[in-house]
Amino acid sequence: MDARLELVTGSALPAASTAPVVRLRKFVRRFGENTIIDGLDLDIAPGEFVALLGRSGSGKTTLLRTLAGLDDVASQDVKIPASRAVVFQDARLLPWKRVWQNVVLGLKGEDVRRRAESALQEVGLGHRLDAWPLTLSGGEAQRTALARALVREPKLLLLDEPFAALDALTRHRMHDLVLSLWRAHQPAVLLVTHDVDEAIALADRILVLDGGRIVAEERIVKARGERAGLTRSLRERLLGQLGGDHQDDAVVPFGKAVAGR
Ligand SMILES: Nc1ncnc2c1ncn2[C@@H]1O[C@H](COP(=O)(O)OP(=O)(O)OP(=O)(O)O)[C@@H](O)[C@H]1O
Repeated sequence: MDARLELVTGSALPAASTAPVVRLRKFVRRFGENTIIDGLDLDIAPGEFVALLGRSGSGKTTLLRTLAGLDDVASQDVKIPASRAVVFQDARLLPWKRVWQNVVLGLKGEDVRRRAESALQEVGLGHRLDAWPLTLSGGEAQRTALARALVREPKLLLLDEPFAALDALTRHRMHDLVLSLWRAHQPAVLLVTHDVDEAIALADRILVLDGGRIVAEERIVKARGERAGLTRSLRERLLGQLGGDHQDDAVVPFGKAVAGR
């Protein structure tokens, strides 16, 4: 194993001593008789960038919805910040509102246009303030969705496969943009993705969700610009943890997944 890759076993808790922005303990989510999340512990530290991998149906979106406050979790030990924002795979812009109006939707005050302008400039769309959403490219629409999230200065930014529908070059540019926005605003980020390389390129910590639990966790201490050499070994390990051929019975027991690889 690469000496600068720290393998973390145990529950998904960051090493930082600061109070986490997200804290779940023994979290359970059932749909009818199906237990989708089964006693999950998760902490996310302020400003931490966490990627969540897992095969289709493993419960990633279910977990993200919980953190977004979209599910009723009143009876459970769940702490999420009041200030949070979500970016989905599709930008979800209102076509009858101009781009800047979409960015500040629901916000009040005399300076909302100025705030929208500043956020749109940050994502490289300062020239499309008055455009209609339907005239935007896919990448531009996602930039607008990012601006809409960031204008609220969230403590927690939830990204649900926001780049999955974009072509490779646009996706690469969006990675750079997300990293620069993350550095500038320092929200904690939870990125749900199917893309192992994307997780490695962006995250401080990568979690693999399977069978309703976090089955593997990798902390990457290498600077983002120096990760190219890491990709092969870590990628193979994560793909192994994801079940490789994505067979349904390929659940990897927690903590065992990386031993000896
Ligand atoms: N509202 C619901 N009612 C019933 N079952 C649901 C509901 N929402 C999700 N599920 C089920 O929970 C499981 C996990 O779904 P979820 O969307 O969280 O998975 P996922 O890991 O995000 O999948 P994908 O990567 O394909 O988006 C699936 O079997 C899904 O059918």
